Amino acid sequence: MKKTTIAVLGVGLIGGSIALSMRRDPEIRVVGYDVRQDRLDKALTLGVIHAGTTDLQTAVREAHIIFLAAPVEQIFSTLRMLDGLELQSDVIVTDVGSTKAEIVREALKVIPPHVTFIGGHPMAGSHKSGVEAASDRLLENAYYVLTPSAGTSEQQVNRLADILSLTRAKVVQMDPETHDQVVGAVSHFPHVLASALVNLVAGYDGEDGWHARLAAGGFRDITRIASSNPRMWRDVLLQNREPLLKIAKDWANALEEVMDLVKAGDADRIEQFFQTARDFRDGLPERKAGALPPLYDLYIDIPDHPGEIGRITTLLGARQINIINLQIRETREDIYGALRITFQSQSEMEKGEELLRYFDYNVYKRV
Ligand SMILES: NC(=O)C1=CN([C@@H]2O[C@H](COP(=O)(O)OP(=O)(O)OC[C@H]3O[C@@H](n4cnc5c(N)ncnc54)[C@H](O)[C@@H]3O)[C@@H](O)[C@H]2O)C=CC1
Ligand SMILES: O=C(O)C(=O)Cc1ccc(O)cc1
Repeated sequence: MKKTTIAVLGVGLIGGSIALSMRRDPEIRVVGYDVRQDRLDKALTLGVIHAGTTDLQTAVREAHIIFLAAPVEQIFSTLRMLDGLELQSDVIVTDVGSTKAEIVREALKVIPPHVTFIGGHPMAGSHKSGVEAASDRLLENAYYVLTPSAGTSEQQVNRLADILSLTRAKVVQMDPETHDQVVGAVSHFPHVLASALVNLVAGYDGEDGWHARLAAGGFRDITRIASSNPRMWRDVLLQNREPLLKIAKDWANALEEVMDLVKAGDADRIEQFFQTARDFRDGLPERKAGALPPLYDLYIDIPDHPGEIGRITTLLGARQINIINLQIRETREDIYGALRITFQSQSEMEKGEELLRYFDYNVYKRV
């Protein structure tokens, strides 16, 4: 049987995760294209792609499905470059951009008529970027939105959905405008809020730094996504202007309504406000993986003396337990610092936890 060839244009977090999922099928060959050779080298070393090239024509010539997985701005430029290249006759071009209406509009303008374009957006990600953070499980159980246009052949949509089943995501369809409104509310606007809240608190944080030090679980939970890639979110905001402006207006009204209750000292309705939110939040469908990806982090209290971090990494290294990140956090600053270790997988994390406990470290799943 002839192999299916998939081209992934932009081998980063999302492109790399799709590539890894595709590789679950041994009959699929994944060709990566990136403007950075070092990203391709890394992807090859990590076994994310079968072959890599910085030449777009070479990447797409044999592809049956092309994923545009670069940052949003570059999805536009790549779309324009496809016109004039030699492509397979029944090729499907799809993208993974976080916004849909403008990308789909542009694609319909510039894509040659014999090529099927189907907009796409996997609703899962991470505040990390780059192929190093890619995982074949990133999209598992997450929604994957497709936005076919009126003229798109159903057979081609089914072909794409079939291939996407390798990601184990739940494929759904909607029109691009509905996507931008819904995702604006549940993903784009929350990123604005998280960053605005962090900036507000940073402004309050005077010389003594008490705001940063007292920032507790609630603040950390609600602002986790403020650590996302600034350039990516800049582009998302610029691409989803209208829906975001409307949501921001509704938000301002909602905040004012609550503050009016506070002003009036209306205890019952303030409680009702929290109750209503809690009911909806608690009713959200549970996700094992997806929009909030599994992070295999452990926090370890470390006594404040030299060599302690080296001892921990040596202990883990000696047992071949792979870690992908280390961070020192000063939350228990009197005697202890907290060391955050990110492991490569659930099982590595569990092995690490057992080992460190054995050596009498205090180990936590969260701070
Ligand atoms: N990060 C996230 O959580 C999610 C991101 N997305 C979308 O996925 C796309 C990619 O985002 P990430 O994977 O997070 O970014 P990333 O920064 O991890 O990867 C982007 C890759 O594209 C490459 N690239 C840059 N310009 C290029 C060009 N002109 N042609 C080909 N490759 C180019 C970069 O070298 C890099 O390897 C964006 O459009 C974003 O909106 C969608 C869902 C979630
Ligand atoms: O839940 C979120 O908003 C995330 O942090 C993950 C994410 C980021 C960007 C997307 O386009 C889709 C999902």
